[in-house]
Amino acid sequence: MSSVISIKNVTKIYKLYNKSIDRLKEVVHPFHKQYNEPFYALNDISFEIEKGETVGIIGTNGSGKSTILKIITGVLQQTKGEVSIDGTVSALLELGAGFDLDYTGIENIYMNGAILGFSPEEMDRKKEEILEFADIGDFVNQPVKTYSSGMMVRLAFALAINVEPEILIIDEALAVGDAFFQAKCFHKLEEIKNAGTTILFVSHDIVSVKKLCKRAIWLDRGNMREIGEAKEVCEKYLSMQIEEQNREMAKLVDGMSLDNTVEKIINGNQKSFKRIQLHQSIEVSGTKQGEILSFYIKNEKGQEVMVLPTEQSYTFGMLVKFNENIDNVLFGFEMENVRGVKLFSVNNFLTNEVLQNVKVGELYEVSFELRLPRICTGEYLVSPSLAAGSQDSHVVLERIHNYLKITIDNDGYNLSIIDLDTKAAFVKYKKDDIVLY
Ligand SMILES: Nc1ncnc2c1ncn2[C@@H]1O[C@H](COP(=O)(O)OP(=O)(O)OP(=O)(O)O)[C@@H](O)[C@H]1O
Repeated sequence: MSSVISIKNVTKIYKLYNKSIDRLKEVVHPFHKQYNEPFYALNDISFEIEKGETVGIIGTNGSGKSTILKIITGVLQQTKGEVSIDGTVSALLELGAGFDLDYTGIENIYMNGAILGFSPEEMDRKKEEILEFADIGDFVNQPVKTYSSGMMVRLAFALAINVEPEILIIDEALAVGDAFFQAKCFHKLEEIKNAGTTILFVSHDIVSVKKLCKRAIWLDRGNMREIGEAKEVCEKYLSMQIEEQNREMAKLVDGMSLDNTVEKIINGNQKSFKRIQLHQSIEVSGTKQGEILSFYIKNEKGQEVMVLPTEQSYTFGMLVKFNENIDNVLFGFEMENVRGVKLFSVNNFLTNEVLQNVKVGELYEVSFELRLPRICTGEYLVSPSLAAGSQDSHVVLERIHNYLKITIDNDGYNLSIIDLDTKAAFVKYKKDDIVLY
């Protein structure tokens, strides 16, 4: 296989100045004294991409993803290192990049075509497909500066994919479009990929990277942290994010005074629980006649987890304290995705396990065992709650909305919310064997 993108020891250094006058001082200094702090946006990056490969670039904000794409497309010049590209490149970089905002959509289509070496006649033929894919109606005759960001990304994507590039480079652009357009783009990207186009794809959406890409590159503060099979690299990246989240959590717990810990409240009992950690963006509601002191998710080995592979068993548990006598207690939690779509809710009424007549000051741990179905990989939010009454009529004692952000890890490649276990059956008929009514 031949490599179509070759990056060798590429470094990009930005000079940062504390004061703007320092820039001038540096230019006029007789002995070239340096007044800047060098900032490594990329540090000695090397990789090769072969023809027909689809490669994802992942990393946290500011890790250098856009910088490497800009260097590959020639928008930026590297400070050191070599870049070689073999093939025609079509790129979707920042929103509006590549468009002249004063020209209409149609004029921009022809201008971009000319830059890529297409004659006006060739663009006449491509125009229809571009317009059909972009689907922005009469706006194509308006200056691009009047477009919404969604329209701009529609036109940019339609243009980028319809000029038959050998290498297609996409920087996070799809995040802007609406869900239907995103789905249409992913479908098209699969088609382009299967047709043998090399694709380089930057995204914060690990699900898409896992689904679309064969390999992935993880950039971390300008350094190459991992390169390899997309699934493996994405999993390592997710684990790192969870570890960091846990470390932040641990710092908070260390900083708490002992008087506040649950261990002191349960006085003498040997079992310890991690106290609920609230911050400003978590919304707590309820009468406070009962309180959730701790909430956890454990895997089959009893380890607390925040990355949950599907089709495994988990224990979702909580420790609660009652500030009043309560007759019928409802413990539960619900899980929703980041768009607020509720996936499921669980409580002890649904499972017919009622807890009656609890007394003020009593502490209970309640746990629910469940096997996680094959839901789509991604981030989900879990809200524990405590109520009194019945399933139909109850008073919320405490509900901690979107308390825990967890990551579901599904090995499958389905992007729908739930993967079903289905079986297909095929029956072949001759024309005369059937009647259509
Ligand atoms: N012109 C510039 N001058 C100084 N620093 C810059 C400049 N452009 C980018 N940087 C810095 O370079 C680093 C890498 O930026 P880059 O845009 O490549 O990150 P990214 O991984 O694409 O981030 P995001 O996910 O937020 O888009 C960042 O710390 C950014 O602040």
